[in-house]
Amino acid sequence: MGKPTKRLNKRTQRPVRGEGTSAVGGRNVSGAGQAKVRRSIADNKFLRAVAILFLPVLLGVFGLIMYPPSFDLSTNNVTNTTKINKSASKESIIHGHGDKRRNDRSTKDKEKQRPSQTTNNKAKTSEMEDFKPTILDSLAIQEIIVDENIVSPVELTKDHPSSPVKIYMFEGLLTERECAGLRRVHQRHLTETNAQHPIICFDSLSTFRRHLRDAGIKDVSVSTSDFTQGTTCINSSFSEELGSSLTWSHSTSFYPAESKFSTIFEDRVFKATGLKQSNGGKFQITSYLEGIGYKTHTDCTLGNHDKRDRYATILVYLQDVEEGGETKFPELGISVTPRKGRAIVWNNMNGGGECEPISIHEAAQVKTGHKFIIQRWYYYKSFSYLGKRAPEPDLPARASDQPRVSCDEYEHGSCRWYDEWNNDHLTEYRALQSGLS
Ligand SMILES: O=C(O)CCC(=O)C(=O)O
Ligand SMILES: [Fe+2]
Repeated sequence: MGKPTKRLNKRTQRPVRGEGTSAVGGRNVSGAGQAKVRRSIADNKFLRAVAILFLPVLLGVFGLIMYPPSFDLSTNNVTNTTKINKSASKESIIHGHGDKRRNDRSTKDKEKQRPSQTTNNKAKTSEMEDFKPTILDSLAIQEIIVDENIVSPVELTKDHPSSPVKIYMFEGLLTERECAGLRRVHQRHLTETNAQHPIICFDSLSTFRRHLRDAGIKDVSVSTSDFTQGTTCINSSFSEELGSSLTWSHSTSFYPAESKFSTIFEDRVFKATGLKQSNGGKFQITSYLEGIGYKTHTDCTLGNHDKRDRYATILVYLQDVEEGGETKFPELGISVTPRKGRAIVWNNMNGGGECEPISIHEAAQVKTGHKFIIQRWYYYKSFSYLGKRAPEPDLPARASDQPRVSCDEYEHGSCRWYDEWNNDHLTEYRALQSGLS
């Protein structure tokens, strides 16, 4: 499986950090003329300044500078969503990086954007002040009708009456047509975004090293200086080299109100489970090719005191899988086989808002076939920017629409490709999250 080490050894001849492994991505740095290097250092300073300006964002006010999305609500099912997606201008694309302003990294254009951001900030400040968070502390599971069919819940945790985590299954929560539409939207978006290699991020140096070792890359020593400054990501050229040695699942996202299907889906989920629409985040479609699974994990953060965490998860399989790909809850001895339209819903947190370790689960490796799921997470306590597309961090510097791969929690390790960027890879953000600063 090993990547030819020769190419990677070549990588170690890059200029040292501060000269070559800058936040500018490394693509043109080594071998480029001095002017280019000077420009990259200047860009580096500029990006650091931008990162400092973004600190308030990391302090939890990124809802304040949200761009108002220009949504098209003229669709009423997934098939139509697909149509809209095709005809949408790049500025109002449903699925993915809808707002191209975020991807424009020209300083001149950034200057131009400032006045409108200020206006937005004011509007968002009043939104924050008026905001009334809602609490979700239980599931209210019910039979519903979908496309004239009765869809009845089955409790999978019946043998665990004292379990604080309950898992329910619904056969046919999404119709065949809806599943096909979602698969199509995901595939097309993937094809578009996958045209560029992703930038790879690891949650720590040890995760990075262990992934290299697992990929059969033994004679390359890496250190924190291999991360683009201020981030846990390696630069674009190193990512490209490493990309062929790693494997991952693929996730694309869309946000509430970005298509009429999101309203149909969240209303249906509300009727079936009692999970309030306003407590839901983005909708995430994930696909797994053969040999790919996903680490054991909890959807909420264990030991977290912030109640703005994922109270419950709904997961719907969009296609049958020939073999493998089950969702497994090892603590409860439950394994669910992917079946088109089948949904499972469970609470990750208890009624008091604590993350329950018994909710740990994993996606077993797909042995034969191709697995597709859609998931939505519902939060214990809602917050004003929940379910809204956040502005993307400017670090690491990257091409417009360049995807990312996150490899984290090595102990249960697996990597996942994303079509959008959040702040998880920023070192300041991580420090704040873990209370280190
Ligand atoms: O694919 C699955 O079965 C589970 C995925 C999952 O748990 C997740 O993405 O959080
Ligand atoms: Fe999960």
